[in-house]
Amino acid sequence: MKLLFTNIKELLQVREASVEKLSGKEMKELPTIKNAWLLIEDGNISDFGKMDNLSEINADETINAEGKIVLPTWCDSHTHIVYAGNREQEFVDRINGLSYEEIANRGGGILNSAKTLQETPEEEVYRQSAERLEEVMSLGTGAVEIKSGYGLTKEGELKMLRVIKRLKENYQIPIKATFLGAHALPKEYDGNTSAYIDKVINEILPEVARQKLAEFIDIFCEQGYFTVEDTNRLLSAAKEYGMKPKIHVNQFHAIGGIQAGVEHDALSVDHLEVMRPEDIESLKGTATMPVALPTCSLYLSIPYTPARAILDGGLPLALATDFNPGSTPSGNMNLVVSLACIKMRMTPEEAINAATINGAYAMELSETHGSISKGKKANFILTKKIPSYAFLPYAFGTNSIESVYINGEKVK
Ligand SMILES: N=CN[C@@H](CCC(=O)O)C(=O)O
Ligand SMILES: [Zn+2]
Repeated sequence: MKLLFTNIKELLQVREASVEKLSGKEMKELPTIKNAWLLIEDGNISDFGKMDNLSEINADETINAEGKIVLPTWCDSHTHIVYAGNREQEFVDRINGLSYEEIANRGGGILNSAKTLQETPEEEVYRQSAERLEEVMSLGTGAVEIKSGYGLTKEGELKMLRVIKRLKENYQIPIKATFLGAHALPKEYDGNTSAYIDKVINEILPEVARQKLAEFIDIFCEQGYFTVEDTNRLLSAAKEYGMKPKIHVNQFHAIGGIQAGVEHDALSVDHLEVMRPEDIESLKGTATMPVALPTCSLYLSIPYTPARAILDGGLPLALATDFNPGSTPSGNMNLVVSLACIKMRMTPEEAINAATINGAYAMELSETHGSISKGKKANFILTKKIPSYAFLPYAFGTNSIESVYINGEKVK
């Protein structure tokens, strides 16, 4: 099956397939071809070029993309899309003056979602999660990471991971699963965090590994949740099973989680709303991708990740949604890209790089996704007629997407 797009106003993120991530100044460049064509063959990007150089191609279907832009689909490397129910009452509580922390201390927050998850039949968790996945695909997401972490018991965590597995089987987009058993401390372990970590390490993790249910390991390394010592123990144990860390760090306090992540060769360290100069220093010269979650900052009214200090320090940066019921009930990567420009002073080029190729890197997917490169998967967005690519983050809240293609097939 050959699908040809012609007269594309601008084809974005055109790179050699060997580019796996971008750092510092490199992120200011977004290579494009104006007035371009793009050929898709059997689900892959087969060729592209300028319209002036288009020779006769015998395509099964030709689409005239005049006035429209084509770019790779968003690569959302941090989500909690699998959950049950919602927490809109906590949203109202926060409007009325309670903080996220106060809500959590009263047994709300993650424990609230864990209770709902445990009480909801697996089939229903799957149904709700599939609905969210379809929604984010229609918003241009073409690769996604999904965490467990609302089970907090062996049964609950395995249930979540089985739902992720089923999503992988039933949807064409690549999905990476992360085991986040150490997301919050169940009530019955109050005052005994290390006993819960023992359970995660000795009872849950081996079963997750045995059933091959997760590629990555995560922990919420944060004051009031899990310590750096807990983090070191869990990441060391997960390494034995070949599970790379992608960890929640520096959301509310800087307690040394970044350093622990770097020591354990974390694929990514995520959140980073609170960053000390030494945190930025410790990421230099490492393969760890910093990941910012601006819609979480918006929703919780907490600081935005200091993107300028990170990028001007020569580091890479990826952008993701953090889609979850408590701190970010939105999986809209378009809004993430807009907020990165508006609130974090990233240029449109930096934000698009962060949401595509660097997001792919943070899921170990940059060999196949994240750029318009020959041989990569044909996962791309076709916009409506728009004046320029800067219009995408500029017109925040406007849906500029006309169609979304996954493996060369139109899903929206
Ligand atoms: N910070 C930890 N975990 C999620 C929030 C989970 C929740 O509130 O349900 C996050 O990444 O923001
Ligand atoms: Zn998260």
